[in-house]
Amino acid sequence: MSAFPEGFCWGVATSAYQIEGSPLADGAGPSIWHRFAHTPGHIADGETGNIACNHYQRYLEDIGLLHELGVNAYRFSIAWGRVLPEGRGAINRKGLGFYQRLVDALLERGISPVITLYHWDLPMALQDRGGWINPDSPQWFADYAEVLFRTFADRVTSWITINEPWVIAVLGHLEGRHAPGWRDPSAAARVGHHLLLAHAAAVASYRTLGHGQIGIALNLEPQHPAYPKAADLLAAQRRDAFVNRWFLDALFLASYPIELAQIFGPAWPKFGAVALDQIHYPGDFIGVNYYTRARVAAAPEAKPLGAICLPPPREKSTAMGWEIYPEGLGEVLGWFKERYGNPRVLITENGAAFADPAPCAGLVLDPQRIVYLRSHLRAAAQALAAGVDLGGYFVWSLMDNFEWAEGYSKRFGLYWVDRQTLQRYPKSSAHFYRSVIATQGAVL
Ligand SMILES: OC[C@@H]1[C@@H](O)[C@H](O)[C@@H](O)c2[nH]c(CCc3ccccc3)c[n+]21
Repeated sequence: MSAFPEGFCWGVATSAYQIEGSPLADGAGPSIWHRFAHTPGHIADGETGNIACNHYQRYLEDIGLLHELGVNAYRFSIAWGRVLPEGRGAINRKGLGFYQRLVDALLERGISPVITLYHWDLPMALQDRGGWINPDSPQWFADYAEVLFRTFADRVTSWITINEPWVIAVLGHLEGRHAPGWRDPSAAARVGHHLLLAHAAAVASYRTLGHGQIGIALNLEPQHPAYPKAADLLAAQRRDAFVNRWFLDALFLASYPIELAQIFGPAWPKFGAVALDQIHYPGDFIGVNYYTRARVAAAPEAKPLGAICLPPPREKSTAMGWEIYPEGLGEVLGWFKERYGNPRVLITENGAAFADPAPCAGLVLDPQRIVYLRSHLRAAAQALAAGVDLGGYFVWSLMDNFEWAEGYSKRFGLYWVDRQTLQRYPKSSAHFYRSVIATQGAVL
């Protein structure tokens, strides 16, 4: 019996800076990740996205891999700086042309493009104007989005405005582990708000220019008390507000969790009713990027949350040190049915990095990834059967790529990429996923 309905959206996901390479080709303007990666000390092994998977040149071959998998959708992001080298103003027709060729080639293969407008690679020219802390940033984003809505209005009907505003605000502006590498709580709080305003402005623009579906993609992670202690439960609840409800409550309830003012202290702006009403904009669907859960222990000295996350046992961990916890996907999906009015949800990222072996006779054996994907797909099927309005599932990722601060050392792909030759090799998980799609999940 098929676990998923006919018409279920089966895809894989990538992002521009992680796979394209050629960051400055054909008039493209550099992004903040180009600058961040070229600044020594930020990326493992001193790697950059200069080459990545050279998808900019090899995109037709990669569409062949999508066809081989049998996906009916492909989630990818557009590099803002290719289209608008200065972030605003003049359009770079060569840059836009790459994405027009990519979209047309996908459509020819019967693969629906799902375009992420922003997957972290802000044009440096805009960062030089303050980036996302600039109150003009929502308008910059809406103007950029409008260029793409007008270009693709007739061909693309699925859009994701922003990938993971929490990671942009926290890893990019509070912890400094991601571009632009800031460590400023007040900036992080304002960036989070401006990203929500930017999302709302793009959704409003799409309502006049497009006739498809538009949403935002959030990284969501259940926060469980490490031990059955009141202090750990309170720490987990605080971290749940910080990681999950910051953006979920803003989008669906037009309110920020009260814990955020306690966590950020005086750095948390005094948002008024108007500001909160402006971010009340869930869009047509919510993208869920699910990987793992956190086991949270109280740690009063660990400011500002007073919490730490305990590492999972090695035998239950991926190469990223994240716990393999498929039950957490069902938990997260259940939030939408229980708390937020059961909106349409897409699993826009789910996957894992493992220490994959090199290819043997053209195939990479990755049994651990098959176990990971099967267990999470089963959890998705159970959520669907329980009434969650789940419309699709995207594996992160099509192929091994630039894993941000980890460089190329962490491999998430269904296809293994030889870092010397850039040759793509299928992993056994690619064949597994192909069989899942072909049987609508009956093989699970
Ligand atoms: O880390 C795997 C993927 C990234 O390659 C994607 O670009 C990004 O959308 C994405 N988000 C998450 C979960 C949140 C997270 C992001 C970065 C680092 C650690 C956790 C995992 N991933």
